[in-house]
Amino acid sequence: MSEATPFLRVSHLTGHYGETQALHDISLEVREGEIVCLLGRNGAGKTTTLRAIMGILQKRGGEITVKGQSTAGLPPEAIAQLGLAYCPEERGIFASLTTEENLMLPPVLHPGGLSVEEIYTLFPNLKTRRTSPGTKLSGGEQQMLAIGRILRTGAKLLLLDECTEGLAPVIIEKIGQTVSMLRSRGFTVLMVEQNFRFASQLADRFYVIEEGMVADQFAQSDIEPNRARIEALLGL
Ligand SMILES: Nc1ncnc2c1ncn2[C@@H]1O[C@H](COP(=O)(O)OP(=O)(O)OP(=O)(O)O)[C@@H](O)[C@H]1O
Repeated sequence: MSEATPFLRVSHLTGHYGETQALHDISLEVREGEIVCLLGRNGAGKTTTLRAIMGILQKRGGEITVKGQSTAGLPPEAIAQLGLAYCPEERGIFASLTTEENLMLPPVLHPGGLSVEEIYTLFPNLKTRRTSPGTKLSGGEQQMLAIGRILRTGAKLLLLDECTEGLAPVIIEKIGQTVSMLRSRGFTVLMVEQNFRFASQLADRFYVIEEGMVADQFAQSDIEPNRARIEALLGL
């Protein structure tokens, strides 16, 4: 991958649920080592964009490349093989499995993922709860498990969907520290966030999605001089 080739490039992405078009024209880039955030109101198309990148959205058009390689026609497993992992908004914790069984569920696809012990060091609560069934975990513990689980796989580009939703401020802070640590360990992150306060301190660059299109983009350094305009755009 040359310096100029981004880890992920999305060009004129379109996406449908049946006959309904949810994505009209999404173009964005994520460079290696960046934290990039998708912002926008409910229903704007942020989750659908992540689903399209991961190959879960059946009907998609435009072009998506990972390290220069097109993902057209690839199933989600093949896209995961390119080094991507997706942490969905609903977290996907299996109630009937223990914490540790949930953690071990996704296959390790690449070297360089975190070991179970490293994940437990990062999230000591998960170690304490290693034999508890998924149902017994708090919302914060479930979110940590959902993030920890994808760190094992060796994926280097993490797609995080609303990982702070419904969580207490102290847990949100912990997740922020985790995302910063991931950057320092060489991970790349594309996240969807409704919590602009949280995201504005963390991400390098932002795309605002509106009605399935990119309505605006800005860097972290652009926020202060343009705060009023950005907050109006996000309906804050
Ligand atoms: N499974 C589905 N079937 C049909 N339409 C859907 C489905 N999922 C989402 N949509 C529609 O697609 C559009 C984009 O939804 P999406 O979930 O991507 O928005 P979002 O920006 O992530 O919002 P939110 O913050 O509410 O998750 C919305 O109009 C939504 O109603």
